[in-house]
Parts: sequence; structure tokens; C-alpha cells
Amino acid sequence: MNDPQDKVVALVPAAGIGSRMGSEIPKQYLEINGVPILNITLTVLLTHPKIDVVIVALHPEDTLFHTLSQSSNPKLRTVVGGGERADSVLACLGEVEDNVWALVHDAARPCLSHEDIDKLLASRLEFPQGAILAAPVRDTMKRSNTGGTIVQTVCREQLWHALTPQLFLGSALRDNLASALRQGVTVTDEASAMEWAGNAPGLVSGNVKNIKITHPDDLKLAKLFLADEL
Ligand SMILES: Nc1ccn([C@@H]2O[C@H](COP(=O)(O)OP(=O)(O)OP(=O)(O)O)[C@@H](O)[C@H]2O)c(=O)n1
Ligand SMILES: C[C@](O)(CO)[C@H](O)COP(=O)(O)O
Repeated sequence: MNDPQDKVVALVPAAGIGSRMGSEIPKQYLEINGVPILNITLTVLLTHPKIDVVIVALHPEDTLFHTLSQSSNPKLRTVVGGGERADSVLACLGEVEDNVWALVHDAARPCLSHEDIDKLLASRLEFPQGAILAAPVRDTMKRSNTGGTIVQTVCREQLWHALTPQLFLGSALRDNLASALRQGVTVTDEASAMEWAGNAPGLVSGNVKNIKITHPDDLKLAKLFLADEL
């Protein structure tokens, strides 16, 4: 297919330091069953037939990326990330041609499946402004005050956990993300920048196994989720 809108570029923010993990090395380089998390994530993306290129944002002082078996993959490119996740995503977007779909996925989410990537890509017909993988909230949700007591029970109807990948046309995401950051908007995911600009991204129900490895306990969970695939 020669239509640029059929092309998909995966963007992987991998320039974090993993402070909440408290590990000696950035969490994306911690291993699950002997394989660094970032390598697991990159393998999922690099082996998907619809993904033409994978662009990874690395910390300027990253010394471990070159040790990954996938680091020499010809479909892979790297850029230097920024101070926040959104800055790293914007750095990746600088490498994306206009009218190409950008599929942004956290390095720290190695349990992503090709089935979920397929679901998100197929949603472009239903959600031309873009869409994200998400998981409906199952628990009753509480909001606390700074003293740790409940101040509100948040209605859980139509409440979702935003996951990644998040899929948007690269030029629109780049322009809206750059504008939002210039305006000082807090951007913790790509959809929030698109929403800020007046778009209504779609929600595509994704597998709850697609966790973001953030705290030490998440490593054990991810190992269980990946056990039948590693
Ligand atoms: N300046 C940053 C910060 C984060 N990330 C990436 O964004 C993803 C999600 O961010 P998060 O889970 O918060 O990772 P860290 O920022 O490393 O974790 P922490 O907040 O605990 O320091 C991760 O793959 C991380 O590497 C990035 O590319 N650039
Ligand atoms: C993008 C994200 O994974 C969606 O839930 C999340 O917002 C990343 O947050 P973090 O604090 O940068 O990990």
C-alpha cells in the first residue's frame, strides 16, 4: 500500500529513569526471564507486520541500549528523549512524516499483544481522530484528601484506565502536543493533548495484562503475564 495513511510508525518513549521502581538501573533495562524489558517491548512492535519503523527516545546518558539484541534491527531508529515523557514523544514525532499514523507505546509496557495492536489499528475507521487502548475501571473509585481520608466516591460508569499504544496521525499529534506543552498544559498521555486541542479520541478496550511496570511488584505480575510467551 502506497497511501501514507496506511503507514504506521511506532514511537517508544524509553528515556525515563524509573524513580518509582527504585532500581540501580532504569527500569526499562530490568530483565524478565533474562530479557530486558525494553527488548521485549521492541520485539512486540518490530515483529508486527503493519509497523514499518520503530523510533525509540533514549535518555541522553543511556549506556545500555546498545546491549539489546534489537538495537541493531534495521527498522529501528533512536532519538534523544526529553525531561518528561511528553517531551520524549515530541522528540520521536520530529522523525515522523506527515500523514503517517503514530502508534505511541510505553517502553515499560512489555505485555502488549499483536491482537491489541490489531484492534487499535482497526479502530481508525470508527475513530478517524485517533484512539487509545484502555481498560474499564472495575473497582469502586475513591478520591482522597491530602490527609488520606475519602472525600468522594468517583462514579465508575464510563471511567477507564488509559493504556498504550495510543494512535494518532503524526502531524496532528505533533502540532497539538507541541502547542499544549508551550501553553504549560500537563500532558501525561497523547490523548490529553489531542483532547486539549478539541478532539475526541476513541477508547478501544485492551487486555488488562498490558500493565505499565512502575513499582517492584509489577515485575512479578508482568513475569506471570509473559510466562506463556517468553
Ligand atoms: N522523560 C521521560 C520520562 C519517561 N519516559 C518513558 O515514558 C514511559 C512511561 O513513563 P513512566 O512509567 O513514568 O517511566 P519513568 O518516568 O521512568 O518512571 P518514574 O516516573 O517512576 O521515574 C516509560 O517507558 C519511560 O521510559 C520517557 O521516555 N521520557
Ligand atoms: C501514558 C500512560 O501510560 C497512560 O496511562 C501514563 O499516563 C504514563 O504515565 P507516567 O507517569 O509517565 O508513567
